[in-house]
Amino acid sequence: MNSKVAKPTSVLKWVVSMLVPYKRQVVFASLALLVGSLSWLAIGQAIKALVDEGFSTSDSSALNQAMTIMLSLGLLSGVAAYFRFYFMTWLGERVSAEMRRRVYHHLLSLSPQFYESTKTGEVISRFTSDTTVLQNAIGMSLSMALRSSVTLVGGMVLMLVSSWQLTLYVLVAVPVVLVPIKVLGTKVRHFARASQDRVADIGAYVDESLHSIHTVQSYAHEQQDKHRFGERIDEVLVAASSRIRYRALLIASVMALSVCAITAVAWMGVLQVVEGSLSAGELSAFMFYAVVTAGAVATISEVLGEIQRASGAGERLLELLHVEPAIVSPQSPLALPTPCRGCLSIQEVEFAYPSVPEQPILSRFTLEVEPGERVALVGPSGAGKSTLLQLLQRFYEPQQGRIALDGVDISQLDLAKLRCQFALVPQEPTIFADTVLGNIRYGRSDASEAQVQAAAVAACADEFIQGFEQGYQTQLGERGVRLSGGQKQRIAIARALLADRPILLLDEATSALDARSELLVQQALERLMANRTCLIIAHRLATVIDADRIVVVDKGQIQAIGTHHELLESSALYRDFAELQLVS
Ligand SMILES: Nc1ncnc2c1ncn2[C@@H]1O[C@H](COP(=O)(O)OP(=O)(O)OP(=O)(O)O)[C@@H](O)[C@H]1O
Repeated sequence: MNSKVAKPTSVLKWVVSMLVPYKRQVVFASLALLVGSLSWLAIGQAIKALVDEGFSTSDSSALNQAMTIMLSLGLLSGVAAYFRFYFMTWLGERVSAEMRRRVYHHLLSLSPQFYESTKTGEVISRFTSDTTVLQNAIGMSLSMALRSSVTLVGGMVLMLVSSWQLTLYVLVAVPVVLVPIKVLGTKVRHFARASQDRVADIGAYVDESLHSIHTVQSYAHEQQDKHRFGERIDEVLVAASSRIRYRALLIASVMALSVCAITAVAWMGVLQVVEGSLSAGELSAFMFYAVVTAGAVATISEVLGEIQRASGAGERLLELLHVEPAIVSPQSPLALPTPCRGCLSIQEVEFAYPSVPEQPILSRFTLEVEPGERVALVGPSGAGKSTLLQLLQRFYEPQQGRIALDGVDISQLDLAKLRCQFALVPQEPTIFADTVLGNIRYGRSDASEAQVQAAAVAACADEFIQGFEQGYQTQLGERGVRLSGGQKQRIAIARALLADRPILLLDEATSALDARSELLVQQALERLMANRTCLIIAHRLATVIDADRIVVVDKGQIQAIGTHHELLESSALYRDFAELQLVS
């Protein structure tokens, strides 16, 4: 989602905004709701006729007529209930689908900074459980609450028509019932939110341990995980039990108070019938309405808890939607010269990660990279090499200095356009749970199968792919569990080759491959690096020797720049690096 779109401030507004495209269905649902409730209420009038005319006059035709009307009304309210249920559930599904879509779009726009401080498992839980809670609330609880509200209002009016005096007594009883709804309802909502939070913690924990299952099992950490997970489950139960307690109290008190009120009113009604100021039919109709109205109040109080729980879930989703992406495209982005030449200019960059602002990672970093140049970055671990690659793609913003691509400040470029100029081959290649074809096509979805295969051939990957039973259609499994390290790297190289971006950002893998794999990866990389600007975090001596320039980085600063031979002379740090490489 674009950060410029105004975001709703309340859950209700948000839900309404999502219902707008489905006006027709909302009208159908409302009609069904109205017809259902009104026909149900009309049964009261039939009861009145039945008692006053059918019983007292012993007129069988009046009795039959009243019974037929009652049956027809019952049938009509049944049919209406079908349509109400159908449309409301349908709307619930649509709204939750739209909600998931909006939140997912927004999550994709958030910068890495957000994911540094948020557990992905927790976000996933918000997605699944909170949207499901809202879906049920809209599809079921809201439908019941609306029907009951219509019944409540209609019932009250008809009670008034039947006997205003008895209605007055009922009205006195109403606040007595409403007080617990108000007081306990707030409590229910509070605890509902707390229990959803705890459920999200569980999601985060499961996500982390299942994604690290190899580490969990190889350290025999299962017992500790079971124990910690058990603690989190207990926290969910504690939070849920408070919610359940208040909700049970809410339902029980409303029901008990309603029954007491009805009994008291019935008692007074019977006295009036005895006095002759009210007919038996009128009292029957009144009591019918009183019961129906009390039932409506009870239903409302019951589903109000659900609605409040949903409102808590909605708030959490809205919170997520309100997180502003730390990095956004400028309002009026500048255009890049076409074709992009791949000239990078990094001037006096100062940078510290926003989470640790007091620790400078890059300082006074200045580097010009010519189009087509191959620049190797070497330096100790933690020197800031990966950080530099992140800054180039504008995942973070330097606090000072300027980074330009083909002479245009990257902060003035559209984010997607900027990032489209880079092909990234990370140390740990990302493999998606998709086919080989889908994985290679990742950076260029319109590539033909022949183009994919050509990229795979150039990346020395075609041979092993052809060895799979289903070739390019083979599913690679989540995170590429079915591939060896070298194979993953070659798939990532094929992906970058196919994407064919002007600048290559390569973080060489440190893990050693066997000699044949190493050779294949090296050949693949040579093809990938040809004819484009390359910035390589180099761990191999071969790469640095072949580079046009080598930049030695230490503690966020450039220590030396030169060719392999120049640096062997001038930089002690580089000599250490080179010796280490030779030894290994
Ligand atoms: N997201 C982050 N938040 C805070 N600090 C970070 C973050 N990422 C990296 N750092 C810190 O920034 C420093 C530079 O990290 P960086 O990954 O750029 O180093 P590097 O030179 O690429 O190291 P390596 O060769 O080990 O990958 C390190 O001290 C690291 O702890």
